[in-house]
Amino acid sequence: MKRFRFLTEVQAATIEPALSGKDILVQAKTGTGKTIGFLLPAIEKALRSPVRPKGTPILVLSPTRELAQQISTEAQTLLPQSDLRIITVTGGTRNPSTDLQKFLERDHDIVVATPGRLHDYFTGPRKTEAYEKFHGLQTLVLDEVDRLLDGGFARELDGVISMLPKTKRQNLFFSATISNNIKQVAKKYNDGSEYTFISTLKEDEMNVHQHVHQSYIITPFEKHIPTLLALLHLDSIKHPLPHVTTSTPSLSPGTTGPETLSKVMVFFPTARHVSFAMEVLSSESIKKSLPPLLEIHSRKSQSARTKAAGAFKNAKSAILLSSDVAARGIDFPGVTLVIQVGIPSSAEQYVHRLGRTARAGAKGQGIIILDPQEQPFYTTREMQKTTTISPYISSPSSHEAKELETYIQTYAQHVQNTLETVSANNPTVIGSAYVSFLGYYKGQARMMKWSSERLVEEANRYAKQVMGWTDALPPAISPKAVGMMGLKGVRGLNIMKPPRPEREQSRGDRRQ
Ligand SMILES: Nc1ncnc2c1ncn2[C@@H]1O[C@H](COP(=O)(O)OP(=O)(O)OP(=O)(O)O)[C@@H](O)[C@H]1O
Repeated sequence: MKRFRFLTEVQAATIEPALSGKDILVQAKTGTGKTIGFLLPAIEKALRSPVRPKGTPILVLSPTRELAQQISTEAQTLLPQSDLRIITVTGGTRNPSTDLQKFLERDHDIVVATPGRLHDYFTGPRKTEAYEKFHGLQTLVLDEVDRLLDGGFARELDGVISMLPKTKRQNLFFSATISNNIKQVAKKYNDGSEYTFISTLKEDEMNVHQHVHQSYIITPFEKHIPTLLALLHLDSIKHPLPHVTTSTPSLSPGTTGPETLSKVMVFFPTARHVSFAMEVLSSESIKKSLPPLLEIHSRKSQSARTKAAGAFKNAKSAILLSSDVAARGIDFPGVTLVIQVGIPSSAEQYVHRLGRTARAGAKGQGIIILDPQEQPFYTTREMQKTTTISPYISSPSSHEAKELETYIQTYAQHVQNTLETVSANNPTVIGSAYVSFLGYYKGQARMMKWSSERLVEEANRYAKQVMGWTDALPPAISPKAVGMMGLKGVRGLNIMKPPRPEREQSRGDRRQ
């Protein structure tokens, strides 16, 4: 391999056991080359077969479309001279029936898929042809295995794996975060047998890199966006292009945009939070002081997602606002900083998000911005086990603290002005983010010690103070959403009245 001189630690630890045919469950830190750790032995094994296996010898499953695409690309680069054929099978494409036709009409050596789309093939009108393609399956890879096994994918994953041939295949399961529970659950896909567990983490070692400087800022929700902006601006000053001498930083047009190597990923709890933040950050007065802005989340079309991921990958400097679709596995080079706004869904998700920086031995920084009520998150046992995290500001009287506060205040004014425009021109973005807040924090209510009433109060306050909602009533929410969140009968919600269908109305009238 021309690209790399040495195996990484996880590659060195896994290639031999994988080649010897063991079923392995592997844990190694983010950005340490796990992809090649499973691709190389799987491909080697397929190539070593005396007769070319019939059908597809290698199936790789990944939780997201972007990660599936990235794994396919990595496999392609490993095989420049080979005639092995790779196909990526994911949702979000324009023409699913043409995709299915392409999938069925030729043999492929490596199929990299998201469970949902492969499950569609396995249950659709051409299901028999679809699963017969895997009759010669030798190796099943689950990348981000804990995410695939955590429940959200259960139906599709079970559906896919149960249709794979019952003959012995080799399982290679990988992630940066593998709990004891996942070790147990994973046995289900190995005929109930144990795996050879390989971890490159020393006992009691945190699974975040030592060379990532991690810190937190505790500040009320309403200051989250101004604080984020101040941090983005400071990071762009901290990473000047080599030939640029830093002048006094200001928020005037073009100050930082083209002249920095700052590359930041910002994670929000939900896709709707990302849309709202994008709306605010892309206002004229704010965006001119920042590197180019991009957004990626599940509410965007697949072509927009692919375009944003490609642009961020190639950018020297940019800001990518993201939901958890880009939290795992994605290998963007040169990310200088990861900012997490609000609590992530779990300590594991914190680790994966943070792992978008400091990859392949590079340096990086991570900052999490939390409301005081979210503080219990980093004192949870899982977080204590995972990471060491210190306050961003060590002393309130320090120069750094004063500099940060100055930027926060300047941006707070810009944000205030922008919110007025957003709430006048695009109230739906606020309404949707409000409903997402309710849904997301309902799931976190126990940790936050919020009753349902308190959750609604907090969401209503969030709509007003964070998103600039000006109406007396909070944003309207559908009765269906209220029911799904288990908030029926909770005071403080503005529940939409379903329109009365005309026929119903006239029948009712007749009854009177
Ligand atoms: N042997 C190697 N030497 C140097 N760099 C490598 C080596 N193997 C892989 N890399 C590079 O390291 C980076 C991270 O690799 P990869 O994406 O496989 O990490 P990962 O462990 O799967 O991370 P994550 O847990 O976030 O999914 C990639 O850019 C990859 O090309």
